[in-house]
Amino acid sequence: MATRHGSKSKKPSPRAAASNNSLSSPTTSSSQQFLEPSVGGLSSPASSSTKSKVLYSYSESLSLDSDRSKENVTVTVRFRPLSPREIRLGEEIAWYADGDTIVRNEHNPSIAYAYDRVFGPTTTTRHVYDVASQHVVSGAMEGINGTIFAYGVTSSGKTHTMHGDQRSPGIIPLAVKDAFSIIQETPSREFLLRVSYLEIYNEVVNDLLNPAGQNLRIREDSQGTFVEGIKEEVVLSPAHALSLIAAGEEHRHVGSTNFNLLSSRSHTIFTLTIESSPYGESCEGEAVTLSQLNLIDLAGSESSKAETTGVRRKEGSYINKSLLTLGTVISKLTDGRSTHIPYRDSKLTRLLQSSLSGHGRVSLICTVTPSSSNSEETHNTLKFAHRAKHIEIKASQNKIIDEKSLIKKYQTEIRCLKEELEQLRRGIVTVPQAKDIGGDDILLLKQKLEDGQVRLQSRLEQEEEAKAALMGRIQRLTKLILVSTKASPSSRFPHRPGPRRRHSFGEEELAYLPHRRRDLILDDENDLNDSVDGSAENTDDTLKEEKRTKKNGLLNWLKLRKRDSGTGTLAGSSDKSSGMKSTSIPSTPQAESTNIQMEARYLHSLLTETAPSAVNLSDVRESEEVLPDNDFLGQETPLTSIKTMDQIDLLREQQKILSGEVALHMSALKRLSEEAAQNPRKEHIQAEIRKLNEEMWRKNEQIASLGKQIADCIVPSHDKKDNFEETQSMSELMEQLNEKSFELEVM
Ligand SMILES: Nc1ncnc2c1ncn2[C@@H]1O[C@H](COP(=O)(O)OP(=O)(O)OP(=O)(O)O)[C@@H](O)[C@H]1O
Repeated sequence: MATRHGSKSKKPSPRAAASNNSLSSPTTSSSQQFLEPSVGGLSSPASSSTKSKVLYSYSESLSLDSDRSKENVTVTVRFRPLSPREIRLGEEIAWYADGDTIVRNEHNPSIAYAYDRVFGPTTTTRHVYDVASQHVVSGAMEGINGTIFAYGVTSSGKTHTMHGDQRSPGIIPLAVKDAFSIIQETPSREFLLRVSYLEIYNEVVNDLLNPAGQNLRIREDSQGTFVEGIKEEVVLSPAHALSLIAAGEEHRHVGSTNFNLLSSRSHTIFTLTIESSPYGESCEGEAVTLSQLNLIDLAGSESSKAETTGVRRKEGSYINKSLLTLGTVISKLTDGRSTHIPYRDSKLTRLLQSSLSGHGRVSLICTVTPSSSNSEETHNTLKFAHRAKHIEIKASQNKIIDEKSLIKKYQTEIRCLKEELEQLRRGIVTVPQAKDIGGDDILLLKQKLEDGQVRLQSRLEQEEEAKAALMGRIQRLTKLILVSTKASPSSRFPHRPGPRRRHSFGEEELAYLPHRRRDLILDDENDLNDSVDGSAENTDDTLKEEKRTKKNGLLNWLKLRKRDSGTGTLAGSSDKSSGMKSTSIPSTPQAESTNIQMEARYLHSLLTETAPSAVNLSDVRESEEVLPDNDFLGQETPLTSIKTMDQIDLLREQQKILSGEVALHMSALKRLSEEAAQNPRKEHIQAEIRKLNEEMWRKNEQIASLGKQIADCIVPSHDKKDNFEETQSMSELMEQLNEKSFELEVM
């Protein structure tokens, strides 16, 4: 099955060109141009949202005239805060959000750009979603294609914005959740949702839901571009959809760069295909709407400052080239002069062709860092965003003919099966009429009757079986079609939007995300690395990796594993979870719904079995008593309690400090003993020796007690054994030390 990426391109409109010409964009940092904050003709996200609320009811959206459906791409800019690393390096603010719509240069206040909305570093992703994405998602649920993508240089916050973490879920989980909420709030329609997830890595399209789907071809037909052979899964719940993303993320290419330990090395496109039709018996034969919502996490462009080599450099050049093509396409779309738009120059622009050429709503979220070290890159992003603002789109609802619609196919199949079932029922109760039987020979008749009874019995049994099979299939197909629990077949009232939906996520839904912001995790990482630099030989790599794993959450755990196993080619991933997952995903829509539900649960359990959700971790963290047992630690090293590990580190540190002090005392004692030997009558030397000895005894006691605490912290395991041995040798050392001190004192 193929995910279709919309219909064919149209030429840039003169209006877009005019609007662009009236606002020539600043080209270099030396340009002293100020762009008016309230640029005429630009539709703000607020207005888009209002429009989308009006559009919310189907009857109203259908009455839209063609002019009203014209919109511009919604362009927003999101600042991330300075990262702990940037703060540590003393970097300054180079760009900032001046109010809600303007980005200004700190050093040259006359350089400023206006956008639909500018989000400061403290804005939550949920707010970004409400302003910049919700109207695209609700539009897609109404049959209007939608594309949301995050664009920015590496480490500017694209993945944070699109995926987020468990504390602050990103646009993708929020959109998925919203889509299901909209279904629940739209009792007058029934829906069928399916997802696909692909990545473009080094200009190769890979199916993230199907490890066998490598190097897929992009094809084109009268309807637009599509990826040939990509796997699509019918989804039944937000948790189900998110578990598929989790499975897909495992195959995504990530790697460590100078700027981001977990840098996305590929562009990903998560596509939600939405079909809907009016719900109810009387609505049969009505048109089906089909739309696609593309949620895109682009790889970040890399500056020439990035000191990359080998694989990273190759990846970086592919990333930069495709983003450059994206920039060129957008420039040409908006300059009003170009007759040829080079969509074909990159896989990314080919797949985005339909969205960029104006078929459907588009929201571009440009992520930037305020930091001075990235000032030039930020400026380039701002110029790109400014150009993109002038792309004009025409958001119209897609109606499709029956045979293209999966929901229609299912509906028709359900209807046919029901008819068949009815016939079967009627067939079973049909009794042969007496007049049909010839009445010559009574014996023959009797024989016939007996034969007939046997045949009837066996037919009855067969038909019962067929009936059960039909019922099962009807049920399974019906389950794939999502209907609001508020729906009743007679409900034909147009839906009125209720108050704003606020989504809360269940634990399993976000299990695939890191439990907290990556920069905080990575800052710890840096601290870890800093200490590694100082004492490389003493570092326990396993412990470090374990700590990192626990802090990064599942998604990053998977990414780190991938990074560590090279570039993460699929063939190379032979681990238990990926292997099982990849083979077990049913290729829906034909798959049975029960399988899908089980699959979702299975995937989730696999995910939570192989690596902890943050909740598991924090549970362990909260309770000192909850220590992992032998097997737990032995098999699942990453699951060890963070607190325990931190505590052990702390205790070891204290031990080291005390041992250092004891060593100092020892050398002082040696010096004093020599002095005492030369001046046996000097009382104060003796007093000092006594004092030092007491001090050493006290410290030794403390060291021994710390050793005991370390041993207590660790359950019986190889770790415990190590620590126990360590403590034992420490105690032995202390004993020897004491003996030596005593000998010295005697001397
Ligand atoms: N708005 C934000 N608030 C707080 N932290 C953020 C924000 N945006 C990004 N970060 C943090 O900044 C770091 C880099 O973000 P992220 O990984 O999302 O960048 P990226 O643009 O996706 O990078 P790449 O292109 O290399 O994949 C992460 O540690 C993330 O947690």
